[in-house]
Amino acid sequence: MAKDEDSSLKILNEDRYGAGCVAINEQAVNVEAEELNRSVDSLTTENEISLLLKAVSFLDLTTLSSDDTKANVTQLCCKAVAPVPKEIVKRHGKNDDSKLTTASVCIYPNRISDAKSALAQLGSALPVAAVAGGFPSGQYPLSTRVSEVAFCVDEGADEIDIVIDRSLVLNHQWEKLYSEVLNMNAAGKGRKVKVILATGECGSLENVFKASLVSMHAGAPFIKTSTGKETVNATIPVGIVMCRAIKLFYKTKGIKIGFKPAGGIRTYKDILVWMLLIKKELGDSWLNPSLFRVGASSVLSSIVDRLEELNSLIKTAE
Ligand SMILES: O=C[C@H](O)COP(=O)(O)O
Repeated sequence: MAKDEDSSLKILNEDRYGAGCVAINEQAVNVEAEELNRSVDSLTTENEISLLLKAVSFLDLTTLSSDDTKANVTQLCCKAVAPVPKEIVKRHGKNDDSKLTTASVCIYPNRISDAKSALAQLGSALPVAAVAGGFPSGQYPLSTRVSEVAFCVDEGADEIDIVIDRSLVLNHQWEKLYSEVLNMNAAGKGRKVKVILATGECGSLENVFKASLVSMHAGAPFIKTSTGKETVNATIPVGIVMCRAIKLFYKTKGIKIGFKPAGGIRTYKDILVWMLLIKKELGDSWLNPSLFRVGASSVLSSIVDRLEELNSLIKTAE
């Protein structure tokens, strides 16, 4: 988004990261969020089924509980490789849906080897994503956060979701944030690093916009809303603002950065709204697991229940 292009978000005075002073019209952002919420209700049954099957392929199926064990991580992996009943995929899926899986499994660093061995036993090459960088608070020395990222690489993680230190955002220490993200990203040695802003703790939409830009300039290939542990997690207004930052970065740098809303996404409707938001703000090319993920621990059952409901509606009508 360029200067003055959009009334909901204006870059007033660009600096090194393109966001020296940002004004966000919160009311306009909230109106857009409400419109997106409403637009889900006008989907046709066929459209909804096709979007829900696609939604599954965007999921970073997550367990991040302090009592996680090999057993429940193995269960998670089994769900991730066969997330939707075969009958539904066969009936409504496209050819490329025949091997429908989630995008990844997302777990704590100590569970990486459990996930890798469960997936190997299932004959699946599904990526394993681990959280790191002092997840969820980021309140640890940079050296320990960086070595946590390195540990995930050594354990074989394919993707690493790192948190930022929110105090840097709240105190507007953008150079320090840039340098910390740069360091943690470098420790990821080319793995897909998703930078979690924990937007519910960033203080304002302006801060979210700036933290997004700083993270992208520091090399983050993906930015993510939340850990799932904040009081306020992924919200649509925050998603709009982060997508605007991604759009601006693409326009100025020509690089497509991925986006991952996560935390509190529980129902099939929630995920549909997120997909419509991506389509509207970033376009169809972003509706691809290489550029869009949804982090969720419990939305899959709601998606499957809804697919079953729509499937039986269609059967009854035939
Ligand atoms: O990164 C993923 C989140 O931790 C999942 O949050 P959730 O348990 O609210 O779905």
